[in-house]
Amino acid sequence: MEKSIEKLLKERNIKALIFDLDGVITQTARVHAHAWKRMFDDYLEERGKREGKIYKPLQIETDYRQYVDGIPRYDGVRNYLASRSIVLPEGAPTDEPGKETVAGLGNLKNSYFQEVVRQEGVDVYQDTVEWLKKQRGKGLRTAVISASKNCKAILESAGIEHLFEVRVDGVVAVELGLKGKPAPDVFLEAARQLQVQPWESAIFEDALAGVEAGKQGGFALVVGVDRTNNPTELLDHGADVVIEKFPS
Ligand SMILES: O=P(O)(O)OC[C@H]1O[C@@H](O)[C@H](O)[C@@H](O)[C@@H]1O
Repeated sequence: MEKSIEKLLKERNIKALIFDLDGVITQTARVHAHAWKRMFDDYLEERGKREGKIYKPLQIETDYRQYVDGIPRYDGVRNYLASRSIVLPEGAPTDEPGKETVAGLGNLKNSYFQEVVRQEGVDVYQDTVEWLKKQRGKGLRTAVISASKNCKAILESAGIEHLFEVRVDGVVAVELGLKGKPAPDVFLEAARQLQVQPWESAIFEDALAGVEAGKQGGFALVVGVDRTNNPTELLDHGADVVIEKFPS
């Protein structure tokens, strides 16, 4: 596998590597997934009682991957509720966590996510970090992208922010008015800031919306990073190649 990825980088004249954060660099994808599940399941149970209905709990392998993973916070709330035929008022980012608005529910999920990160800290994927350092040593440029507004804090907590020349995250996306994945905007902005073209850049993504974005953006190489043993879905959504871990 090592040969094939590094061979592809050479063959395609890759100058820059653009990494997604959660699930590719840090082991925070499952912290996000469980925080989302806790929030949605509680909300839909309570709402179901009010309506005399039963809503199916969120399935991480299907619902979460399709509607929420890799997508900006409030888009994730809206998408998943729409799949259950629920439309809520948007509210405002300052809404109290738990208020029955898109923002209120998103903020509640965020408080669950941050609580776990505070208690347990952030684990990195050592395979990613070691491989990335090796590539930097060879002169490749590196950027990190994320839908998450917690990206900077997560990188700092893991002590790895210095490994990336450029960061385009959920906060930067709002400042610059960039669309969230599956639109390719955050990847294109990272390439622009690195002063490389998409066709000279490889992207590394674990989310379906992320590989779709890479494909749409015309990147030279879209690598799906499969931490959950589901390579087919990543290939179907636009990954050129799928790896389970980075080569040592
Ligand atoms: O709510 P945040 O931290 O800004 O993150 C937005 C999204 O960021 C993505 O990286 C996660 O896959 C999603 O689960 C999350 O919802």
